[in-house]
Amino acid sequence: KEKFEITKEQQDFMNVILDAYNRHQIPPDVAKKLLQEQYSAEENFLLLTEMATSQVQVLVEFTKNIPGFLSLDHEDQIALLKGSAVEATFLRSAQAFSTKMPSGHTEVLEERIRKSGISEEFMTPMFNFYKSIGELHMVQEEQALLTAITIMTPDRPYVKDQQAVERLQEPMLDILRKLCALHHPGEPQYFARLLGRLTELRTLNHYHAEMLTSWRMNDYKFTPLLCEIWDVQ
Ligand SMILES: O=C(NC1CCCCC1)[C@H]([C@@H]1CCCCO1)n1c(-c2ccc(Cl)cc2)nc2cc(F)c(Cl)cc21
Repeated sequence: KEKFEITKEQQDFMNVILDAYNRHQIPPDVAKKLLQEQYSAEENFLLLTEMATSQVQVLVEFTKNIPGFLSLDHEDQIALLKGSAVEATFLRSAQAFSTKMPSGHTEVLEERIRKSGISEEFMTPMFNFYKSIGELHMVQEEQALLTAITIMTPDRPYVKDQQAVERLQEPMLDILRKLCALHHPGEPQYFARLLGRLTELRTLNHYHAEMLTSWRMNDYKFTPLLCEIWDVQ
């Protein structure tokens, strides 16, 4: 078998992941809301916490559809979700930012986010990541698989059976490698660049709690789910 040829079972696996990714759509289009009007720091914070909370719920539903996830140790299932929720939020935000928009809209969106209440120091790493994701022009299958691979990361804190997680992540990496060769034939290093984004994504993990608690306003209200997932309050 050609090492880049996608097998029938890999195609079926991909369809399950893509269907789940599309079925569990993200919360209502936050980009549209941000483009409509300028919100105060308080309103932006509320918007983010609402979006992030419903995105976590969406993420759980998506994850349950990843073949093999539900047969993992239950505590490991929680550890994987908790360990990847922030990265999944930034990945989704990056995808929202990279969506093709009428000319000038992305600039307005960037401006609104820059003025949303986030401290200045986090803008550079955040937008560097968003732009590096945008430059990749990922197809939907790659986005869905990259999210699933991020969730199925064996070395998250508190994961007991890392080998079991590796056995689920490896087949997805193999499909992704083949998809990259298929959709980006002229770029043999594309797959490596895609995986490099996951490393950049982990660095955003370090900032997220501080990004929230340094939001330019006084009283922070987090949903109980976000307190659990985002290590805040
Ligand atoms: O709501 C957001 N992201 C959701 C999260 C769930 C999935 C869908 C996207 C936030 C917005 C930012 C302005 C103020 C309101 O929140 N956001 C963030 C962001 C995320 C984490 C932190 Cl701590 C700070 C900012 N980056 C974004 C990039 C974008 F293109 C767009 Cl549209 C929105 C984006």
